[in-house]
Amino acid sequence: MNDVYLSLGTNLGDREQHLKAAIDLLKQKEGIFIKTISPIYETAPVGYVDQPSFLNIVVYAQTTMTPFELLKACQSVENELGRVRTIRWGPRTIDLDILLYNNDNIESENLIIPHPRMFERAFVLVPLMDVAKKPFTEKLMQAESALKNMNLEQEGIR
Ligand SMILES: Nc1nc2nc(S)n(CCO)c2c(=O)[nH]1
Repeated sequence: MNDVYLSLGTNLGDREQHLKAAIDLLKQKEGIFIKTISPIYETAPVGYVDQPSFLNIVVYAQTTMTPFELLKACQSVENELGRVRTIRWGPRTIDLDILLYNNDNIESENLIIPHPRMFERAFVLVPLMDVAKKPFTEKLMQAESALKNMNLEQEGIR
């Protein structure tokens, strides 16, 4: 079994209903076992600020899926809930991001884990603290050093 943390966000339509529907769709996926769901946080938009406020949660789950299978499962939940990618950072019915997958570092064209922007996002870190299986600081330090190593490798320093 693999420990994973997912960030969910929505700022269009019936936002609470979108979160509930996304959780239900994840539960229906074979090989995903939802363990803990954070409280719902209402958050000001980060990045593209001219849009409605978001509802954000973080989910701790266990999975038999590979990271890429999990990415596909998250993308299928987004599509099933009618996610239309109009403005890149614009409003969306639902957004699912993979934050952490065990203590793995993954760096590919369409998947980077730990999520590269998670450390600058309070709307991720605060609900992550609510559900992180290990003491949050330990989990955060592990993920942050992994990201630093990846960046060092990227810059050819190592
Ligand atoms: N508060 C907040 N701001 C955001 N900006 C983007 S893009 N997103 C989508 C997640 O990448 C969010 C979000 O979920 N919450």
